[in-house]
Amino acid sequence: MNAPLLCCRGLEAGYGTSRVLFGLDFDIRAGEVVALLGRNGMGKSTTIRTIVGGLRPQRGEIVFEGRPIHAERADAIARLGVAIVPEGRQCFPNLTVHEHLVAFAARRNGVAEPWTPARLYALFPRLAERADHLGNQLSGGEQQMLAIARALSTNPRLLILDEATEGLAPVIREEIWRCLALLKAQGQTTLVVDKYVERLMALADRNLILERGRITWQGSSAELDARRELWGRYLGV
Ligand SMILES: Nc1ncnc2c1ncn2[C@@H]1O[C@H](COP(=O)(O)OP(=O)(O)OP(=O)(O)O)[C@@H](O)[C@H]1O
Repeated sequence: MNAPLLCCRGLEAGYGTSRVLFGLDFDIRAGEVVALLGRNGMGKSTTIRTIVGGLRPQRGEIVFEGRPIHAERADAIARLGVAIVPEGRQCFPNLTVHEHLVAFAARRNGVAEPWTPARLYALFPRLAERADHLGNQLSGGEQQMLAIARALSTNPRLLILDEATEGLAPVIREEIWRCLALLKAQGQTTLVVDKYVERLMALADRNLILERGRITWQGSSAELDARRELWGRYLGV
C-alpha cells in the first residue's frame, strides 16, 4: 500500500498552558474522505488548526507526503498543497468573485487537470452568475461556495473543510454536499468537520470520533451506521 498522504503521530496541542489534544494518531490516504466527528469543544477545530500550521503542536509529528510539517509556517504548509475552508468563510469584502478565484490560484506539478475559473464556475454555476459581485454582496451560501472554490483554485492535495455547511439553508447545504461528492469522485483527498453526521457519513470513507482531545473510535461509515450507541455517547445526536 502507498504511504499515507498525511500522518499524525502522538499529536498534542493546546492553548497556553491548557492542553486540548492528547496524543492523536491517524492517517489520511490519498483519495480518501475522512470525517472528524465529536461534540462541541472536543478538539476538532484545534486538530485542523494544528495541521494547517495555525497552532504549533506541543508534541508529536505531522508528516505530509513524507515530509515533516509540524514545525513549518502556515504559508509553507499551504504551498505544499494543504488548503483549508475555514469556519466563517472569510471571503474578502472588496474582491470580486472572479478575483478571489484568480488571486489564490496555484499550479501544482502532477495535477492532471488543474482547477481553472471555468471549471470552478461549472462546479458552482451560482458563482458564474455572481462573477463580478464583491465578497460582501454575496449571500452566506454563495460565500461558502466561494470559500470552497478559492481553496480548490490552489489545486490542493489535501482539502480541509471546517463546518462548511454551518448556518446554511437546507437547499444550499445540499448543493455543498453534492459538490463534495463530485470532488470525491474526482479523487480529491478531503478532511471534513461537520455537524450533519448522517450526511457526512454518506460522503466519508472513514470516520474519526474525537472525545476530549483523544480519538476514541475510528471506522468506516458502514461501521458507524451500525453502532448507533456511539452517536448518543460521543456525537450528541
Ligand atoms: N483560541 C483559543 N484559546 C483558548 N482555548 C481555545 C481556543 N480555541 C479553542 N479553545 C478551547 O479548546 C477546546 C477545543 O475547542 P475546538 O474549537 O477545537 O473544539 P471543536 O471540537 O472544534 O468544537 P466546536 O464544534 O465547538 O468548534 C475547547 O475547550 C475550547 O474552549
